[in-house]
Amino acid sequence: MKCLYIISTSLPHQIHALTEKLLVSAIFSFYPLNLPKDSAKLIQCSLQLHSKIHFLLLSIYSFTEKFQYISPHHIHFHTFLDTEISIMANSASGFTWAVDSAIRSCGTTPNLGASRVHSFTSAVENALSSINIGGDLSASHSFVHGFASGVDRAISSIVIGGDFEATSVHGFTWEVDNAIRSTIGGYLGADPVHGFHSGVDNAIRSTTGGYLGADPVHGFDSVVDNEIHSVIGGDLEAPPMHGFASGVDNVMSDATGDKDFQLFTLAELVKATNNFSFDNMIGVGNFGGVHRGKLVDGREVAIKRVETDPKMKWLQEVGLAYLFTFLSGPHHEHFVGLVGFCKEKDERLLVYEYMRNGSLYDHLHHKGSSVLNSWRMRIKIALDASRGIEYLHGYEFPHIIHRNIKSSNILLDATWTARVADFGWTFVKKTTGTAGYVDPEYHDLNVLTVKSDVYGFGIVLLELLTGKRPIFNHGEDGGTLLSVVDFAGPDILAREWMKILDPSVGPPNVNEAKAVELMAYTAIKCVNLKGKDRPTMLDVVNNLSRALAICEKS
Ligand SMILES: Nc1ncnc2c1ncn2[C@@H]1O[C@H](COP(=O)(O)OP(=O)(O)OP(=O)(O)O)[C@@H](O)[C@H]1O
Repeated sequence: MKCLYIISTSLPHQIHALTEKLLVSAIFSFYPLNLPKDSAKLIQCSLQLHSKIHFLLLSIYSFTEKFQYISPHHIHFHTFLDTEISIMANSASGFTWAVDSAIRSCGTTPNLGASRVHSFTSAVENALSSINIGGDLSASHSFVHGFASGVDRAISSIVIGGDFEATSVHGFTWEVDNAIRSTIGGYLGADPVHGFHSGVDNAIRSTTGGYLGADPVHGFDSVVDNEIHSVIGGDLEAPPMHGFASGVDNVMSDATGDKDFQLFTLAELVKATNNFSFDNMIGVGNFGGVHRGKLVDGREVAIKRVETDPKMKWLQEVGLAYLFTFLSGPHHEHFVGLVGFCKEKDERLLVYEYMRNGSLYDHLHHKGSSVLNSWRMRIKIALDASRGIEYLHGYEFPHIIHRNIKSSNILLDATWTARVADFGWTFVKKTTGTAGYVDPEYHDLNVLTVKSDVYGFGIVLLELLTGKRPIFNHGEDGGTLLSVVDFAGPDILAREWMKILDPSVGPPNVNEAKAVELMAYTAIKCVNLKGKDRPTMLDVVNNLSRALAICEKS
């Protein structure tokens, strides 16, 4: 069975053995294939000559039917001959490829720009030439980065000695690693370039969630580039990285051209909020204050001021760009829309549609609003909000994870329609979520999925049902802290859910009771400890729309 090709040529017959060993080793370190332990025996390399191509054509064949790639991603590499070659890619090579594709799609040359990596490659090339492998290693080829890493490992693993001057690439990696660590912390696994790539990939994923695709990677490279610039100086010759910055600018100027989306000056927003006066303050979140403002055209807006943190600056910029790209996209009726943005000096302000009726949290736990004293209204609010979250999850691949679903991020507009707010803020400042809403699986394993949002939403449903905060003081002396899951879960599971209902709404009538029961079961499924046992957001939307329909029969 044909498995993997790499391209090679003109290899002197007498060094086939060494070359084979070197390349197979390189391939294995470059593509950790999850092969069975003894599979190395099953693989043979056959070198194929090609007069025009100088680099690596190696066909690897497996002579067993058992040998299958376990391939999360298939990537098509186009060689110089436009031969399409399918190669299994792990996250590291996927990352490289994503960067490469992103760069190429910008219409630049296939030069990835990191001069030190290139110089490392040339060092390897020289070294290989000096041991008579000869040939041109085609350092400009698209997967040279990955190859450099693979060769580096292969060389170390077969201890052929010699100094391949890998320090430049390692040094480069370390610089990046240190720069990132000083900003977001954590160990990025800098040693091999390979590890670094997945380290970076994981770091970004833990911040943005989901599969990265090329754009955020691209953006990330840009900030890494800037960071390195500021740390080690010099020009890293990474044109696409700079290109990203203009990409952000383009998004912003495109948005400016759209009358629904504006770039504001600071002076305009100062005026709109009466100089950000205390009287105009409508809330304070973890990331800064929110002010109500009135624009010159009379529109009411909510203005969020990002507290800039020099250490987080680059992460914030990427986060804002990401948030911006999404929010300047199609508007959704269950999302709080972005009206505009202000970027002046160190000031970053986001201008949102004003949600006249404030947050669900305030109504449930502070104001005791009479509007919410109806089961139909509570189910309707839950349904609206679930539709907003479902829209995010189903948006496109990669799915977008909100990461901070909670009742204070569900806002109510003038018609009491619920809208999800605050998407994207977790990109702007790294947060571990809000106590009481954090998915236990994410907390324990640091694995974030769309099901983490489902968990957070389950807590919101329990708040709607019980009127209790996610964590509250319980007991006669009021001294014991209890989670709403522990409070409501046992009774819901014992079909005694009537016991836990918020008394301020009043007992449900027959149809309302059926609807509330469906909502209670949905809630308890959402807060299952394991993400795989939780429903999808689409299931939740379906259940809640059935519940509302049942309720409306009343
Ligand atoms: N667009 C808006 N319209 C009206 N009020 C808003 C708007 N955005 C935010 N608020 C009010 O400001 C409060 C604080 O919002 P913010 O999003 O900063 O913090 P949070 O949701 O409480 O916490 P976090 O910072 O973790 O998201 C909200 O609870 C809400 O009352």
